[in-house]
Amino acid sequence: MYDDIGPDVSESFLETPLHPPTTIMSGKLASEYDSWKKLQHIYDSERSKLILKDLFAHDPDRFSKFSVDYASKGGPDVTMLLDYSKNLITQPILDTLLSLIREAQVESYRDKMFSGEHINTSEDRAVLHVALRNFNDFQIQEAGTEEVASVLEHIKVFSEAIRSGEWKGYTGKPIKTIVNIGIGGSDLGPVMVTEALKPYSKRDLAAHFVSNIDGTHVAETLRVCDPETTLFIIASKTFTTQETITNAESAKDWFLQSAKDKAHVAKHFVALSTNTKAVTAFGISSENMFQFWDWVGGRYSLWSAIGLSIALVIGYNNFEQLLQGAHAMDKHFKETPLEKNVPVLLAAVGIWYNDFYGSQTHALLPYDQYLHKFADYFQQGDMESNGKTVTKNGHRVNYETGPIIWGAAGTNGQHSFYQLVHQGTKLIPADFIAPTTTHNPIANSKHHRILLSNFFAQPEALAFGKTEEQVKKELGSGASEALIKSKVFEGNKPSNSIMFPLLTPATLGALIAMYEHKIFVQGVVWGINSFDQMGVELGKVLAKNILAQLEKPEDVTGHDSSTTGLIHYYQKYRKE
Ligand SMILES: O=P(O)(O)OC[C@H]1O[C@@H](O)[C@H](O)[C@@H](O)[C@@H]1O
Repeated sequence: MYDDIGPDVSESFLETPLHPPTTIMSGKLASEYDSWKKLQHIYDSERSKLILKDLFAHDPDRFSKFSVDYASKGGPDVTMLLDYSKNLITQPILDTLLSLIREAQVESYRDKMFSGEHINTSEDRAVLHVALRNFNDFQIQEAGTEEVASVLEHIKVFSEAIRSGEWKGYTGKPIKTIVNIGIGGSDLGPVMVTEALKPYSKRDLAAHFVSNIDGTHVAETLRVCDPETTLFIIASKTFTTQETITNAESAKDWFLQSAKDKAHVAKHFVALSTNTKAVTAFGISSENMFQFWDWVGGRYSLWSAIGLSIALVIGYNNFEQLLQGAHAMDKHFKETPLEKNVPVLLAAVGIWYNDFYGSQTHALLPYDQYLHKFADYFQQGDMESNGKTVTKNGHRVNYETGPIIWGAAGTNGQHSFYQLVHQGTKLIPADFIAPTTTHNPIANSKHHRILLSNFFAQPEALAFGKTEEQVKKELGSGASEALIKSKVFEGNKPSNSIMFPLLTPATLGALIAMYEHKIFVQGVVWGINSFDQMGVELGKVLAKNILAQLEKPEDVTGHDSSTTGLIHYYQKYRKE
Protein backbone atom coordinates (compact mmCIF):
# COMPACT_ATOMS: atom_id res chain seq x y z
CA MET A 1 0.00 0.00 0.00
CA TYR A 2 2.99 2.33 0.29
CA ASP A 3 3.89 2.09 -3.39
CA ASP A 4 2.42 5.48 -3.93
CA ILE A 5 4.25 7.14 -1.06
CA GLY A 6 5.60 10.53 -1.84
CA PRO A 7 4.76 12.82 -4.64
CA ASP A 8 1.08 13.05 -5.02
CA VAL A 9 -0.12 12.24 -1.56
CA SER A 10 0.54 15.23 0.66
CA GLU A 11 -2.32 16.74 2.55
CA SER A 12 -2.82 19.36 -0.15
CA PHE A 13 -3.54 16.87 -2.84
CA LEU A 14 -5.50 14.29 -0.93
CA GLU A 15 -8.93 15.66 -1.51
CA THR A 16 -9.11 17.98 -4.46
CA PRO A 17 -12.48 19.72 -4.14
CA LEU A 18 -15.07 18.59 -6.61
CA HIS A 19 -17.34 21.54 -6.01
CA PRO A 20 -16.61 25.26 -5.89
CA PRO A 21 -15.44 26.79 -2.61
CA THR A 22 -18.18 28.13 -0.38
CA THR A 23 -16.58 31.53 0.19
CA ILE A 24 -17.18 34.21 -2.38
CA MET A 25 -14.06 36.32 -2.80
CA SER A 26 -13.99 39.95 -3.75
CA GLY A 27 -11.27 39.23 -6.28
CA LYS A 28 -9.34 42.42 -5.56
CA LEU A 29 -5.59 42.44 -5.42
CA ALA A 30 -4.26 44.11 -2.28
CA SER A 31 -2.64 46.80 -4.41
CA GLU A 32 -6.09 47.84 -5.66
CA TYR A 33 -7.32 48.84 -2.20
CA ASP A 34 -7.56 52.61 -1.65
CA SER A 35 -5.60 52.33 1.59
CA TRP A 36 -2.81 50.46 -0.21
CA LYS A 37 -2.55 53.32 -2.71
CA LYS A 38 -2.57 55.79 0.15
CA LEU A 39 0.22 53.89 1.88
CA GLN A 40 2.24 53.93 -1.33
CA HIS A 41 1.75 57.67 -1.54
CA ILE A 42 2.78 58.16 2.10
CA TYR A 43 5.83 55.99 1.56
CA ASP A 44 6.88 57.91 -1.55
CA SER A 45 6.32 61.35 -0.08
CA GLU A 46 7.20 60.90 3.61
CA ARG A 47 9.77 58.18 3.79
CA SER A 48 12.64 60.58 4.27
CA LYS A 49 10.90 62.02 7.35
CA LEU A 50 10.46 58.69 9.03
CA ILE A 51 13.51 58.87 11.27
CA LEU A 52 13.15 57.07 14.59
CA LYS A 53 15.47 59.48 16.36
CA ASP A 54 13.24 62.41 15.38
CA LEU A 55 9.98 60.57 15.97
CA PHE A 56 11.04 59.78 19.54
CA ALA A 57 12.46 63.26 20.12
CA HIS A 58 9.23 64.91 19.03
CA ASP A 59 6.91 62.71 21.04
CA PRO A 60 7.78 61.78 24.63
CA ASP A 61 4.68 59.56 24.72
CA ARG A 62 5.69 57.48 21.73
CA PHE A 63 6.27 54.34 23.81
CA SER A 64 2.88 54.47 25.49
CA LYS A 65 1.14 55.29 22.20
CA PHE A 66 2.77 52.44 20.32
CA SER A 67 2.74 49.63 22.85
CA VAL A 68 0.10 47.21 24.12
CA ASP A 69 -0.13 45.45 27.46
CA TYR A 70 -1.72 42.12 26.72
CA ALA A 71 -3.51 40.37 29.60
CA SER A 72 -5.42 37.14 29.13
CA LYS A 73 -9.13 37.25 29.87
CA GLY A 74 -9.99 33.91 31.40
CA GLY A 75 -7.80 30.84 31.75
CA PRO A 76 -4.32 30.99 33.22
CA ASP A 77 -2.89 34.47 33.76
CA VAL A 78 -0.71 35.55 30.89
CA THR A 79 0.64 39.02 30.41
CA MET A 80 2.77 40.25 27.57
CA LEU A 81 4.08 43.59 26.43
CA LEU A 82 4.30 44.44 22.76
CA ASP A 83 6.40 47.54 22.18
CA TYR A 84 6.14 48.49 18.52
CA SER A 85 7.26 52.09 18.97
CA LYS A 86 10.62 51.45 17.29
CA ASN A 87 8.93 51.10 13.92
CA LEU A 88 9.07 53.52 11.01
CA ILE A 89 5.48 54.57 11.52
CA THR A 90 3.42 57.53 12.60
CA GLN A 91 -0.17 57.46 13.82
CA PRO A 92 -1.53 58.27 10.33
CA ILE A 93 0.55 55.45 8.84
CA LEU A 94 -0.70 53.00 11.43
CA ASP A 95 -4.27 54.20 10.87
CA THR A 96 -3.88 53.62 7.14
CA LEU A 97 -2.39 50.16 7.70
CA LEU A 98 -5.41 49.36 9.87
CA SER A 99 -7.71 50.74 7.16
CA LEU A 100 -6.04 48.36 4.75
CA ILE A 101 -6.77 45.50 7.12
CA ARG A 102 -10.40 46.62 7.31
CA GLU A 103 -10.65 47.08 3.55
CA ALA A 104 -9.37 43.53 3.05
CA GLN A 105 -12.20 42.37 5.34
CA VAL A 106 -9.85 40.71 7.77
CA GLU A 107 -12.42 40.88 10.56
CA SER A 108 -14.98 39.12 8.43
CA TYR A 109 -12.50 36.40 7.36
CA ARG A 110 -11.40 36.03 10.97
CA ASP A 111 -15.02 35.39 11.96
CA LYS A 112 -15.42 32.96 9.07
CA MET A 113 -12.37 31.06 10.32
CA PHE A 114 -13.69 30.91 13.88
CA SER A 115 -17.13 29.76 12.76
CA GLY A 116 -15.77 26.91 10.64
CA GLU A 117 -16.37 28.27 7.13
CA HIS A 118 -14.23 26.61 4.51
CA ILE A 119 -11.74 29.42 4.09
CA ASN A 120 -9.11 26.97 2.78
CA THR A 121 -10.77 27.26 -0.59
CA SER A 122 -8.38 25.20 -2.73
CA GLU A 123 -8.94 22.17 -0.51
CA ASP A 124 -12.48 23.11 0.52
CA ARG A 125 -11.64 22.80 4.20
CA ALA A 126 -12.31 24.67 7.38
CA VAL A 127 -9.28 26.06 9.23
CA LEU A 128 -9.91 25.23 12.83
CA HIS A 129 -6.77 24.94 14.90
CA VAL A 130 -8.65 27.36 17.20
CA ALA A 131 -11.19 24.56 17.81
CA LEU A 132 -8.44 22.38 19.31
CA ARG A 133 -8.01 24.84 22.19
CA ASN A 134 -11.55 26.13 22.44
CA PHE A 135 -12.81 24.50 25.67
CA ASN A 136 -16.45 24.89 24.56
CA ASP A 137 -16.20 28.65 24.28
CA PHE A 138 -16.73 29.71 20.65
CA GLN A 139 -19.60 28.14 18.71
CA ILE A 140 -18.01 26.18 15.90
CA GLN A 141 -19.93 24.14 13.35
CA GLU A 142 -17.77 21.47 11.79
CA ALA A 143 -17.77 17.70 11.94
CA GLY A 144 -15.07 16.46 14.27
CA THR A 145 -14.98 19.45 16.60
CA GLU A 146 -17.27 17.57 19.00
CA GLU A 147 -14.58 14.86 19.27
CA VAL A 148 -11.78 17.20 20.41
CA ALA A 149 -12.48 16.66 24.11
CA SER A 150 -12.40 12.87 23.84
CA VAL A 151 -9.06 12.94 22.00
CA LEU A 152 -7.68 15.21 24.73
CA GLU A 153 -8.93 12.70 27.28
CA HIS A 154 -7.17 9.92 25.35
CA ILE A 155 -3.94 11.98 25.39
CA LYS A 156 -4.37 12.58 29.11
CA VAL A 157 -4.96 8.94 30.05
CA PHE A 158 -2.18 7.66 27.80
CA SER A 159 0.40 10.25 28.82
CA GLU A 160 -0.31 9.61 32.48
CA ALA A 161 0.06 5.85 31.99
CA ILE A 162 3.45 6.33 30.31
CA ARG A 163 4.73 8.95 32.74
CA SER A 164 3.68 6.98 35.83
CA GLY A 165 5.29 3.79 34.54
CA GLU A 166 1.97 1.98 34.51
CA TRP A 167 2.31 1.33 30.74
CA LYS A 168 4.81 -1.46 30.29
CA GLY A 169 6.92 -2.49 27.32
CA TYR A 170 7.01 -6.04 25.97
CA THR A 171 9.38 -7.26 28.69
CA GLY A 172 7.42 -5.59 31.49
CA LYS A 173 9.67 -2.54 31.86
CA PRO A 174 8.31 1.03 31.93
CA ILE A 175 8.92 3.41 29.00
CA LYS A 176 12.06 5.51 29.41
CA THR A 177 12.43 6.99 25.92
CA ILE A 178 10.00 8.37 23.37
CA VAL A 179 10.81 8.85 19.69
CA ASN A 180 8.48 11.03 17.66
CA ILE A 181 8.77 10.17 13.97
CA GLY A 182 7.25 12.90 11.81
CA ILE A 183 8.27 15.77 9.56
CA GLY A 184 7.18 19.35 8.88
CA GLY A 185 4.15 20.16 10.98
CA SER A 186 4.29 16.72 12.56
CA ASP A 187 7.75 17.45 13.94
CA LEU A 188 8.60 21.14 14.24
CA GLY A 189 5.87 22.08 16.75
CA PRO A 190 6.62 19.24 19.19
CA VAL A 191 10.37 19.88 18.84
CA MET A 192 10.03 23.61 19.46
CA VAL A 193 7.57 23.31 22.36
CA THR A 194 9.37 20.50 24.19
CA GLU A 195 12.57 22.54 23.97
CA ALA A 196 10.81 25.73 25.05
CA LEU A 197 9.16 24.06 28.04
CA LYS A 198 12.09 21.97 29.21
CA PRO A 199 11.81 23.35 32.75
CA TYR A 200 8.43 21.57 32.94
CA SER A 201 9.69 18.30 31.51
CA LYS A 202 10.01 14.90 33.10
CA ARG A 203 13.75 14.72 33.06
CA ASP A 204 13.93 10.94 33.27
CA LEU A 205 11.89 10.50 30.09
CA ALA A 206 14.19 11.05 27.11
CA ALA A 207 12.55 12.51 24.01
CA HIS A 208 13.93 12.26 20.48
CA PHE A 209 12.55 13.54 17.21
CA VAL A 210 13.32 11.86 13.91
CA SER A 211 12.30 13.70 10.77
CA ASN A 212 14.91 13.55 8.01
CA ILE A 213 14.81 10.74 5.45
CA ASP A 214 18.61 10.71 5.75
CA GLY A 215 19.17 7.34 7.42
CA THR A 216 21.66 9.04 9.71
CA HIS A 217 18.82 10.64 11.65
CA VAL A 218 17.03 7.44 12.58
CA ALA A 219 20.27 5.43 12.92
CA GLU A 220 21.86 7.88 15.36
CA THR A 221 18.65 8.03 17.37
CA LEU A 222 18.19 4.26 17.59
CA ARG A 223 21.77 3.94 18.77
CA VAL A 224 20.76 5.50 22.10
CA CYS A 225 17.42 3.66 22.42
CA ASP A 226 16.59 0.40 24.15
CA PRO A 227 13.81 -1.51 22.36
CA GLU A 228 12.43 -2.74 25.68
CA THR A 229 11.81 0.78 27.00
CA THR A 230 11.20 2.90 23.89
CA LEU A 231 7.87 4.17 22.60
CA PHE A 232 7.67 5.25 18.94
CA ILE A 233 5.10 7.89 18.08
CA ILE A 234 4.40 7.90 14.35
CA ALA A 235 3.09 11.38 13.66
CA SER A 236 1.66 12.01 10.22
CA LYS A 237 -1.56 13.71 9.28
CA THR A 238 -1.77 11.84 5.99
CA PHE A 239 0.23 8.77 7.08
CA THR A 240 1.62 8.65 3.57
CA THR A 241 4.59 11.01 3.89
CA GLN A 242 7.59 9.22 2.42
CA GLU A 243 10.10 10.30 5.06
CA THR A 244 7.89 9.42 8.00
CA ILE A 245 6.70 6.06 6.75
CA THR A 246 10.21 5.00 5.70
CA ASN A 247 11.64 6.02 9.08
CA ALA A 248 8.76 4.33 10.88
CA GLU A 249 9.27 1.08 8.92
CA SER A 250 12.99 1.14 9.77
CA ALA A 251 12.21 1.76 13.44
CA LYS A 252 9.74 -1.13 13.41
CA ASP A 253 12.32 -3.46 11.78
CA TRP A 254 14.88 -2.43 14.41
CA PHE A 255 12.34 -3.05 17.19
CA LEU A 256 11.33 -6.46 15.84
CA GLN A 257 14.94 -7.60 15.65
CA SER A 258 14.76 -7.67 19.46
CA ALA A 259 11.07 -8.14 20.18
CA LYS A 260 10.57 -10.78 17.43
CA ASP A 261 6.80 -11.06 17.88
CA LYS A 262 4.69 -8.54 15.90
CA ALA A 263 2.14 -8.56 18.72
CA HIS A 264 4.63 -6.51 20.78
CA VAL A 265 4.32 -3.60 18.34
CA ALA A 266 1.12 -2.57 20.15
CA LYS A 267 3.09 -1.75 23.31
CA HIS A 268 5.73 0.31 21.51
CA PHE A 269 4.12 2.06 18.55
CA VAL A 270 1.31 4.60 18.51
CA ALA A 271 0.08 6.77 15.66
CA LEU A 272 -1.14 10.35 15.40
CA SER A 273 -3.09 10.71 12.18
CA THR A 274 -6.28 11.43 10.30
CA ASN A 275 -5.84 8.26 8.22
CA THR A 276 -7.11 5.23 10.17
CA LYS A 277 -6.80 2.87 7.20
CA ALA A 278 -3.11 3.56 6.63
CA VAL A 279 -2.36 3.41 10.37
CA THR A 280 -3.98 -0.02 10.64
CA ALA A 281 -2.15 -1.21 7.52
CA PHE A 282 1.13 -0.19 9.17
CA GLY A 283 0.30 -2.53 12.05
CA ILE A 284 -0.85 -0.08 14.70
CA SER A 285 -4.25 -0.87 16.16
CA SER A 286 -6.91 1.85 16.15
CA GLU A 287 -6.85 1.85 19.99
CA ASN A 288 -3.29 3.15 19.78
CA MET A 289 -4.22 5.83 17.29
CA PHE A 290 -4.82 9.43 18.29
CA GLN A 291 -7.19 11.01 15.84
CA PHE A 292 -7.36 14.46 14.33
CA TRP A 293 -9.19 15.99 11.42
CA ASP A 294 -8.63 17.47 7.97
CA TRP A 295 -9.41 20.96 9.28
CA VAL A 296 -6.16 20.92 11.24
CA GLY A 297 -3.36 22.15 8.97
CA GLY A 298 -0.02 20.38 9.50
CA ARG A 299 1.79 23.57 10.55
CA TYR A 300 -1.04 24.41 12.97
CA SER A 301 -1.27 20.94 14.47
CA LEU A 302 0.79 21.00 17.65
CA TRP A 303 -2.47 21.65 19.52
CA SER A 304 -3.95 18.39 18.23
CA ALA A 305 -2.98 14.75 18.75
CA ILE A 306 0.32 15.78 17.12
CA GLY A 307 1.07 17.32 20.53
CA LEU A 308 1.12 13.88 22.21
CA SER A 309 4.90 14.00 22.59
CA ILE A 310 4.50 17.42 24.25
CA ALA A 311 1.99 16.01 26.75
CA LEU A 312 4.33 13.09 27.43
CA VAL A 313 7.28 15.37 28.08
CA ILE A 314 5.63 18.15 30.12
CA GLY A 315 2.58 16.30 31.46
CA TYR A 316 -1.02 16.66 30.40
CA ASN A 317 -1.85 19.54 32.76
CA ASN A 318 0.93 21.65 31.31
CA PHE A 319 -0.16 20.71 27.79
CA GLU A 320 -3.64 21.95 28.65
CA GLN A 321 -2.16 25.19 29.99
CA LEU A 322 -0.45 25.64 26.61
CA LEU A 323 -3.83 25.23 24.91
CA GLN A 324 -5.52 27.61 27.31
CA GLY A 325 -2.89 30.27 26.82
CA ALA A 326 -3.47 30.00 23.07
CA HIS A 327 -7.23 30.13 23.54
CA ALA A 328 -6.98 33.38 25.48
CA MET A 329 -4.95 34.83 22.60
CA ASP A 330 -7.64 33.59 20.18
CA LYS A 331 -10.23 35.50 22.24
CA HIS A 332 -8.05 38.59 22.20
CA PHE A 333 -7.64 38.32 18.42
CA LYS A 334 -11.36 37.77 17.91
CA GLU A 335 -12.70 40.39 20.28
CA THR A 336 -10.18 43.24 20.59
CA PRO A 337 -10.45 46.36 18.41
CA LEU A 338 -7.79 46.39 15.72
CA GLU A 339 -5.98 49.34 17.35
CA LYS A 340 -5.11 47.22 20.40
CA ASN A 341 -5.07 43.82 18.76
CA VAL A 342 -1.57 42.38 19.13
CA PRO A 343 -1.52 39.99 16.14
CA VAL A 344 -3.14 42.65 13.95
CA LEU A 345 -0.54 45.26 14.91
CA LEU A 346 2.31 42.85 14.19
CA ALA A 347 0.76 42.05 10.83
CA ALA A 348 0.24 45.73 10.02
CA VAL A 349 3.83 46.80 10.62
CA GLY A 350 5.07 43.68 8.85
CA ILE A 351 3.13 44.64 5.72
CA TRP A 352 4.61 48.14 5.86
CA TYR A 353 8.16 46.80 5.52
CA ASN A 354 7.36 43.84 3.29
CA ASP A 355 5.34 45.71 0.73
CA PHE A 356 6.49 49.30 0.85
CA TYR A 357 10.07 49.27 2.15
CA GLY A 358 10.81 46.11 0.14
CA SER A 359 12.22 44.18 3.10
CA GLN A 360 12.74 40.60 2.10
CA THR A 361 13.13 39.02 5.50
CA HIS A 362 11.88 39.18 9.04
CA ALA A 363 14.03 38.02 11.95
CA LEU A 364 12.71 36.34 15.09
CA LEU A 365 15.25 36.87 17.86
CA PRO A 366 14.29 35.29 21.17
CA TYR A 367 16.52 36.18 24.10
CA ASP A 368 15.72 32.90 25.75
CA GLN A 369 17.75 29.78 25.09
CA TYR A 370 14.63 27.66 25.55
CA LEU A 371 13.19 29.34 22.44
CA HIS A 372 16.14 28.34 20.25
CA LYS A 373 13.82 26.48 17.86
CA PHE A 374 11.26 29.27 17.65
CA ALA A 375 12.45 30.72 14.33
CA ASP A 376 12.73 27.23 12.80
CA TYR A 377 9.16 26.56 13.80
CA PHE A 378 7.83 29.76 12.28
CA GLN A 379 9.82 29.25 9.12
CA GLN A 380 7.27 26.59 8.30
CA GLY A 381 4.42 28.42 10.03
CA ASP A 382 4.89 31.63 8.06
CA MET A 383 6.68 30.64 4.86
CA GLU A 384 4.54 27.60 4.07
CA SER A 385 1.43 29.65 4.80
CA ASN A 386 2.19 32.87 2.97
CA GLY A 387 4.83 31.92 0.40
CA LYS A 388 2.37 32.20 -2.50
CA THR A 389 2.27 34.18 -5.75
CA VAL A 390 -1.32 33.56 -6.72
CA THR A 391 -4.42 34.84 -4.94
CA LYS A 392 -7.35 32.67 -3.96
CA ASN A 393 -8.96 33.78 -7.19
CA GLY A 394 -6.03 32.70 -9.30
CA HIS A 395 -4.59 36.14 -10.03
CA ARG A 396 -0.85 36.68 -9.89
CA VAL A 397 -0.02 39.22 -7.20
CA ASN A 398 1.90 42.36 -8.16
CA TYR A 399 3.34 42.84 -4.68
CA GLU A 400 5.42 40.88 -2.21
CA THR A 401 3.74 38.23 -0.05
CA GLY A 402 5.25 36.26 2.83
CA PRO A 403 8.62 37.34 4.22
CA ILE A 404 11.60 35.02 4.67
CA ILE A 405 11.60 34.12 8.35
CA TRP A 406 14.86 33.42 10.10
CA GLY A 407 16.59 34.00 13.40
CA ALA A 408 18.48 32.53 16.30
CA ALA A 409 18.50 32.76 20.05
CA GLY A 410 20.23 35.81 21.49
CA THR A 411 23.02 36.52 22.22
CA ASN A 412 24.50 33.99 19.77
CA GLY A 413 23.25 35.90 16.75
CA GLN A 414 25.01 39.04 17.94
CA HIS A 415 28.33 37.31 17.36
CA SER A 416 27.49 36.23 13.84
CA PHE A 417 24.83 37.88 11.67
CA TYR A 418 23.99 41.07 13.60
CA GLN A 419 26.84 42.84 11.78
CA LEU A 420 24.76 42.76 8.62
CA VAL A 421 21.58 43.76 10.45
CA HIS A 422 23.33 46.83 11.90
CA GLN A 423 25.54 47.93 9.04
CA GLY A 424 24.55 45.94 5.96
CA THR A 425 22.61 47.37 3.05
CA LYS A 426 19.37 45.55 3.80
CA LEU A 427 16.50 46.64 6.00
CA ILE A 428 15.73 43.72 8.31
CA PRO A 429 12.78 44.20 10.62
CA ALA A 430 13.12 42.03 13.71
CA ASP A 431 11.12 40.87 16.71
CA PHE A 432 13.08 40.75 19.95
CA ILE A 433 11.46 38.40 22.46
CA ALA A 434 12.42 37.96 26.13
CA PRO A 435 11.14 36.90 29.55
CA THR A 436 11.74 39.24 32.49
CA THR A 437 12.54 36.26 34.69
CA THR A 438 14.60 33.20 33.92
CA HIS A 439 13.96 29.60 34.89
CA ASN A 440 17.68 29.37 35.67
CA PRO A 441 18.65 32.23 37.97
CA ILE A 442 22.18 30.96 38.35
CA ALA A 443 24.83 33.27 39.82
CA ASN A 444 22.06 35.30 41.37
CA SER A 445 20.52 35.94 37.91
CA LYS A 446 23.70 37.56 36.68
CA HIS A 447 23.42 35.70 33.37
CA HIS A 448 19.89 36.88 32.90
CA ARG A 449 20.74 40.49 33.61
CA ILE A 450 23.54 40.34 31.04
CA LEU A 451 21.20 38.64 28.57
CA LEU A 452 18.52 41.29 29.07
CA SER A 453 20.96 44.15 28.86
CA ASN A 454 21.69 42.89 25.36
CA PHE A 455 18.00 42.45 24.64
CA PHE A 456 17.46 46.13 25.52
CA ALA A 457 20.62 47.38 23.84
CA GLN A 458 20.23 45.79 20.42
CA PRO A 459 16.90 47.38 19.41
CA GLU A 460 18.19 50.68 20.77
CA ALA A 461 21.38 50.45 18.73
CA LEU A 462 19.43 49.43 15.63
CA ALA A 463 16.98 52.29 15.99
CA PHE A 464 19.29 55.13 16.92
CA GLY A 465 22.66 54.10 15.56
CA LYS A 466 25.79 56.17 16.00
CA THR A 467 26.57 59.33 14.05
CA GLU A 468 29.79 60.37 12.41
CA GLU A 469 30.14 63.15 15.00
CA GLN A 470 29.91 60.64 17.84
CA VAL A 471 32.52 58.41 16.21
CA LYS A 472 34.88 61.35 15.59
CA LYS A 473 34.56 62.43 19.19
CA GLU A 474 35.34 58.93 20.38
CA LEU A 475 38.33 58.39 18.10
CA GLY A 476 39.84 61.80 18.56
CA SER A 477 41.88 63.66 15.99
CA GLY A 478 44.04 61.68 13.63
CA ALA A 479 41.52 58.97 12.85
CA SER A 480 41.25 58.28 9.16
CA GLU A 481 38.09 59.09 7.27
CA ALA A 482 37.74 55.43 6.34
CA LEU A 483 37.96 54.29 9.94
CA ILE A 484 35.43 56.89 11.02
CA LYS A 485 32.96 55.85 8.30
CA SER A 486 33.35 52.17 9.16
CA LYS A 487 32.27 52.83 12.73
CA VAL A 488 29.11 54.78 11.87
CA PHE A 489 25.78 53.07 12.52
CA GLU A 490 23.12 54.64 10.33
CA GLY A 491 20.39 53.42 12.65
CA ASN A 492 16.72 53.75 11.81
CA LYS A 493 16.39 49.98 11.72
CA PRO A 494 12.97 48.91 12.98
CA SER A 495 12.06 46.29 15.55
CA ASN A 496 9.32 45.07 17.84
CA SER A 497 10.08 44.09 21.42
CA ILE A 498 7.97 41.47 23.12
CA MET A 499 8.34 40.79 26.83
CA PHE A 500 6.56 38.56 29.31
CA PRO A 501 7.26 37.62 32.92
CA LEU A 502 8.26 33.96 32.49
CA LEU A 503 8.12 31.41 29.68
CA THR A 504 5.30 29.28 31.08
CA PRO A 505 3.22 26.80 29.06
CA ALA A 506 0.32 29.29 28.88
CA THR A 507 2.60 32.14 27.83
CA LEU A 508 4.15 30.02 25.11
CA GLY A 509 0.66 29.07 23.91
CA ALA A 510 -0.26 32.76 23.69
CA LEU A 511 2.98 33.61 21.89
CA ILE A 512 2.51 30.92 19.25
CA ALA A 513 -1.16 31.80 18.70
CA MET A 514 -0.19 35.47 18.39
CA TYR A 515 2.13 34.68 15.46
CA GLU A 516 -0.39 32.28 13.91
CA HIS A 517 -2.93 35.09 13.78
CA LYS A 518 -0.38 37.56 12.47
CA ILE A 519 0.23 35.18 9.57
CA PHE A 520 -3.53 34.89 9.05
CA VAL A 521 -4.06 38.65 8.89
CA GLN A 522 -1.25 39.13 6.38
CA GLY A 523 -2.52 36.28 4.21
CA VAL A 524 -6.00 37.81 4.06
CA VAL A 525 -4.60 41.22 3.10
CA TRP A 526 -2.52 39.66 0.33
CA GLY A 527 -5.59 37.73 -0.85
CA ILE A 528 -3.82 34.38 -0.73
CA ASN A 529 -4.79 31.03 0.75
CA SER A 530 -2.55 30.67 3.80
CA PHE A 531 -3.70 27.12 4.40
CA ASP A 532 -2.60 25.03 1.46
CA GLN A 533 0.98 24.20 0.41
CA MET A 534 0.94 23.31 -3.27
CA GLY A 535 4.52 24.52 -3.60
CA VAL A 536 5.94 21.49 -1.83
CA GLU A 537 4.64 19.06 -4.46
CA LEU A 538 6.76 19.45 -7.59
CA GLY A 539 10.03 18.40 -5.99
CA LYS A 540 8.34 15.30 -4.57
CA VAL A 541 7.05 14.30 -8.01
CA LEU A 542 10.48 14.73 -9.60
CA ALA A 543 12.16 12.81 -6.76
CA LYS A 544 9.80 9.88 -7.24
CA ASN A 545 10.70 9.74 -10.92
CA ILE A 546 14.43 10.03 -10.18
CA LEU A 547 14.32 7.35 -7.47
CA ALA A 548 13.22 4.88 -10.17
CA GLN A 549 16.19 5.91 -12.37
CA LEU A 550 19.01 5.69 -9.83
CA GLU A 551 20.09 2.12 -10.57
CA LYS A 552 21.61 2.35 -14.06
CA PRO A 553 23.07 5.26 -16.08
CA GLU A 554 20.97 4.26 -19.10
CA ASP A 555 17.78 4.73 -17.05
CA VAL A 556 18.56 8.41 -16.48
CA THR A 557 16.38 10.12 -19.07
CA GLY A 558 14.25 13.21 -19.43
CA HIS A 559 16.46 15.63 -17.48
CA ASP A 560 18.55 18.67 -18.26
CA SER A 561 22.30 18.09 -18.62
CA SER A 562 23.03 19.38 -15.11
CA THR A 563 20.65 16.98 -13.35
CA THR A 564 21.78 14.11 -15.58
CA GLY A 565 25.44 14.90 -14.83
CA LEU A 566 24.80 14.95 -11.09
CA ILE A 567 23.00 11.61 -11.14
CA HIS A 568 25.76 10.08 -13.25
CA TYR A 569 28.35 11.32 -10.76
CA TYR A 570 26.40 9.61 -7.97
CA GLN A 571 26.18 6.39 -9.98
CA LYS A 572 29.93 6.43 -10.65
CA TYR A 573 31.07 6.97 -7.08
CA ARG A 574 28.36 5.45 -4.86
CA LYS A 575 29.19 2.57 -2.57
CA GLU A 576 26.24 0.59 -1.23
O1 LIG B 1 1.79 15.11 8.73
P1 LIG B 1 2.13 14.67 7.35
O2 LIG B 1 0.90 14.32 6.56
O3 LIG B 1 3.12 13.55 7.36
O4 LIG B 1 2.76 15.89 6.61
C1 LIG B 1 3.99 16.43 7.00
C2 LIG B 1 4.32 17.67 6.21
O5 LIG B 1 4.34 17.30 4.83
C3 LIG B 1 4.74 18.30 3.95
O6 LIG B 1 4.75 17.84 2.65
C4 LIG B 1 3.82 19.47 4.06
O7 LIG B 1 4.38 20.49 3.30
C5 LIG B 1 3.69 19.92 5.51
O8 LIG B 1 2.72 20.92 5.59
C6 LIG B 1 3.34 18.79 6.41
O9 LIG B 1 3.34 19.26 7.74
